[in-house]
Amino acid sequence: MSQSTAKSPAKPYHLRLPATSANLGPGFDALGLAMALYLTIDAIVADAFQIDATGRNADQCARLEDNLILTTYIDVLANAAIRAPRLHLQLHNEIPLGMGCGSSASALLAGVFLANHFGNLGWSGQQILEEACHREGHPDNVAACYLGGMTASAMSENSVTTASCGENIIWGLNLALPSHSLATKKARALLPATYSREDVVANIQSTALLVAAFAQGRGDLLRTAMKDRIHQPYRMKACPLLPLLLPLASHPAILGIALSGAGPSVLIITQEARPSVLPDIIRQAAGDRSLEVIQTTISTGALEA
Ligand SMILES: Nc1ncnc2c1ncn2[C@@H]1O[C@H](COP(=O)(O)OP(=O)(O)OP(=O)(O)O)[C@@H](O)[C@H]1O
Ligand SMILES: N[C@@H](CCO)C(=O)O
Repeated sequence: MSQSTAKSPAKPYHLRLPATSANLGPGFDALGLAMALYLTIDAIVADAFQIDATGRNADQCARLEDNLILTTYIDVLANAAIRAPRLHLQLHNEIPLGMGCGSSASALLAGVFLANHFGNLGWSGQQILEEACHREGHPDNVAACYLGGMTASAMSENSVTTASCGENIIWGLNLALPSHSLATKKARALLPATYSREDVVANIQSTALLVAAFAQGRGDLLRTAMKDRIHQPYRMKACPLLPLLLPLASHPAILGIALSGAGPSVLIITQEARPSVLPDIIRQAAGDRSLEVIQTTISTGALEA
């Protein structure tokens, strides 16, 4: 198929996409929470591809080879038989890469948004969302990144159905980040092919309570609602921080604890937005005085201008 060039030189484009914590314990591949840590991109058409990156993992974000944002951008346009205009991206990243904070979802969505804008595709928000979800293979991070708050999603071969709530809840999101990363692909390979009825029923019960907790702002439900039996137990060996921090679930300042996404980071939700005592409590439980703890809050979804 021969490629055409995009119809008109597009205007500069600004994009801000939040980090996301998927699963929240039991909601494997179904629930995600947007967090106020952002991938921000300002893009213009240029003579050659260039990325100037600042912030977290800036060197990796600035690499032009095998860059998930650029490969997605180019591939989406190639599928529409459009030669991708070369872009200069100014990028600021606050999302830890490969740590269970939805970096790949934000990069995939960024690539699809850029293709829609600079290729003049005229896609609806739903089409952008579905393209990114199918590229990721599961919808939980992408849907929360796009829509914000706590987003529930279901994906079939042809469509993605979503519902969001909890965007205005001011709970604290405390992320404990070990020093090593873990590729989602590896973390998924640790999971069994089948589960017992007891484990599945326990997760359905927790997930139902979890959705109610966010819909009604019921922090008191989280301790029970964030219990998981279908992915966390199998990921412990690759996420050694999790068994050290799970016992903190009974601490009075803490509402609930789960592996963040596929790990290895751990998400600890608190009633207070940024409890100053919590980083030390987490570091003590982890036995690591230099453990990084990021304190943030629930975010709105994708912004473009
Ligand atoms: N801003 C970015 N620029 C370029 N590549 C990125 C960017 N963000 C993520 N990636 C790519 O995605 C990979 C991380 O994806 P992976 O799915 O393994 O983890 P994650 O998305 O951070 O975690 P999780 O899916 O558990 O939330 C990085 O190693 C990198 O290849
Ligand atoms: N639901 C996904 C989230 C990480 O991308 C998983 O746990 O593998």
